[in-house]
Amino acid sequence: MTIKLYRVLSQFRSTNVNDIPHKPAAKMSARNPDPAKVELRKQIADAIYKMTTEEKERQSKIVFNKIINHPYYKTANRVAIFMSTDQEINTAPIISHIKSRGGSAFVPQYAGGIMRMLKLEVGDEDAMPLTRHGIAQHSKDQKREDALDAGLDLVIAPGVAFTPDGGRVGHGGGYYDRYIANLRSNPKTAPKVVAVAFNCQVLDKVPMNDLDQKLDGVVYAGCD
Ligand SMILES: Nc1nc2c(c(=O)[nH]1)N(C=O)[C@@H](CNc1ccc(C(=O)N[C@@H](CCC(=O)O)C(=O)O)cc1)CN2
Ligand SMILES: Nc1ncnc2c1ncn2[C@@H]1O[C@H](COP(=O)(O)OP(=O)(O)OP(=O)(O)O)[C@@H](O)[C@H]1O
Repeated sequence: MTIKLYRVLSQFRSTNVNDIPHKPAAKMSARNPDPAKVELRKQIADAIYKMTTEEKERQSKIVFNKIINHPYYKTANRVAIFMSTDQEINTAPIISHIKSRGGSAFVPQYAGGIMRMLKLEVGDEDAMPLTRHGIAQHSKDQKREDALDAGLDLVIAPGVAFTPDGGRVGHGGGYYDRYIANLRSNPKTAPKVVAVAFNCQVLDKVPMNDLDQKLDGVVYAGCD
């Protein structure tokens, strides 16, 4: 009844836009993603798809050298990294480097919106099941040290698109944003966070909202 009356009366209202009841902007969520991020993810996926295996390996080697010489890495003992897919910088040499110098490498185990970082023990990489996104991770019943038990010194993060000053768009799960936000909730123990990227993933500008965590650095091959 009230609604019908509103509809009748509203026909006689002026058409000034300020009179139109304001509908709040749709809240972004995993089910209702930012269209600009969706489009950007498609563009970057396409650009990476077009790269040859040799070019991916070339850039991955440069990134490896930059990481192992990076000041954040040199002082880090407990490092969160990720098990890369063929569409990402190859992290295997970085993982080997962390372990061979006596550090601990932790990798994501994600499911249902929650991500943990679990320690890679000797041989783990060769026997990890793949998720439905083709990412190797520890199975649910593997008991491994959680990175948060004694904290992290450095997070080396994946993502889709970045800006040189630390802007980041990921795959849309919000996993890293939540993980980093949690680490940063205690500024005294918060680790540095850097991403590794192919050149085509680094742009002048990327869409960011207030939940998106800015990174402390983005390591990519660049022009050299
Ligand atoms: N190698 C690697 N490991 C990683 C990540 C990564 O980016 N790279 N992640 C970085 O965060 C986490 C997994 N990220 C995910 C991000 C989004 C969805 C997701 O919601 N996928 C949708 C389909 C999206 C699409 O196809 O475009 C789905 O399953 O419905 C799943 C995992 C943890 N491990
Ligand atoms: N700190 C947070 N707390 C709660 N929800 C969050 C947080 N950060 C991001 N989200 C939610 O996660 C979802 C996906 O966010 P977004 O598209 O920015 O993910 P992404 O950074 O691209 O993905 P990922 O970090 O997994 O690579 C959105 O619904 C967003 O609101």
